[in-house]
Amino acid sequence: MDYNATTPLEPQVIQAVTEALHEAWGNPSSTYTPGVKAKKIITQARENVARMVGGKADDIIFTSGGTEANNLVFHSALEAYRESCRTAEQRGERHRHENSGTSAWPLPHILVSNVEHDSVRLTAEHLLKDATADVTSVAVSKVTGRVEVEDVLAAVRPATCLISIMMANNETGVLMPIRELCQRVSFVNRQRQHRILLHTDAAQAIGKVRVDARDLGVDYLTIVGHKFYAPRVGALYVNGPGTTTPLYPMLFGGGQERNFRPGYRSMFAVLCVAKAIFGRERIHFNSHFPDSETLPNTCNVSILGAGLQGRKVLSSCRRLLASVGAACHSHRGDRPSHILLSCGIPEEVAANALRLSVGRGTSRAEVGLVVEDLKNAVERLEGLN
Ligand SMILES: O=C(O)CC[SeH]
Repeated sequence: MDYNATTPLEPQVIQAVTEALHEAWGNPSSTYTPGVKAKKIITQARENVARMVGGKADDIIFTSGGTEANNLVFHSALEAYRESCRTAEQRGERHRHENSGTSAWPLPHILVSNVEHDSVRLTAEHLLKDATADVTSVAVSKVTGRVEVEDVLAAVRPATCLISIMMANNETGVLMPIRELCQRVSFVNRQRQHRILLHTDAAQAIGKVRVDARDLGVDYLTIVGHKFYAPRVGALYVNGPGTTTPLYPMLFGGGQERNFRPGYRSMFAVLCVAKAIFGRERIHFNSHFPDSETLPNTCNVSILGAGLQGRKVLSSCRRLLASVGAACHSHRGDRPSHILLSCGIPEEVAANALRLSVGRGTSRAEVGLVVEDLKNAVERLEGLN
């Protein structure tokens, strides 16, 4: 029950990949049969992904994964800012400082939230440390667990070139107000010299809620296959790559993926049963924020009590395989998730957090088994059996 970390490959996906390895091993650029078959498969996959996110096939760039897609966005936004400065200087709008030769332009500025995936957070931190860009990390509201549009807009500067906010958080499942943000920034862009590019990492949202890049109004949208039963490949939706939206290549990769739409509304219903089993005062739902929407498959919950740290409870379970938070933070030991702390969850509650994320095949009976497993694990840890 850790589908936000990764998902098993759908049998049809394994079959499609196996057939391609047997029949379409050629280089897609080759004109003989295996190459032609390979090119046909990649073309179909690109059309499927485009349909999945409401774009056109030409808008889809395959990458090695979400991390490469996110880095490609940051690289392209910085290159676009520099190009914008060069163009302005050529038009005589601004001049380099004669004596120092440095550009008269400020460093490019990037806005992210303080709960982003590490491939966004650490990329931004590197650019800041490397003095390549200025970065503002906008804190999510401790009331909603969501980054608020007004807070993002308040942080915009003349040199802001990119706003990158994830569509849904991988630990809390909280959905961010991407569509409203894009609408507001589109008005801001009308009065600006440097266009603010808009990116959302939709890795956790695809396959769980509707994702329509054009309806959202983003310039870039990150897609990660292994979150919806596909292999570990990624893709980047770019609204008109190289024409409407800047895209400056770093590296290119290709892959295959399928569209799945899990959805398991009754996760909360069954865990409310858990609340009854444990007693209402023993369970804290860390993803329950008033007025915020969350992914339908994700539940971040803490079983309150001393000695019930998330890892300890999971290791005491006999069936449940889950996580206490993002897989890429598993090295953090028992330190509470910075994502939950950023959302205002008290430290002693965050320390006991369990992240449960169901998949399209998870049954109600399995969720019931998990509840029983958790109950028995807690009783063992409390010396009750
Ligand atoms: O949230 C997860 O576990 C996957 C991203 Se590290």
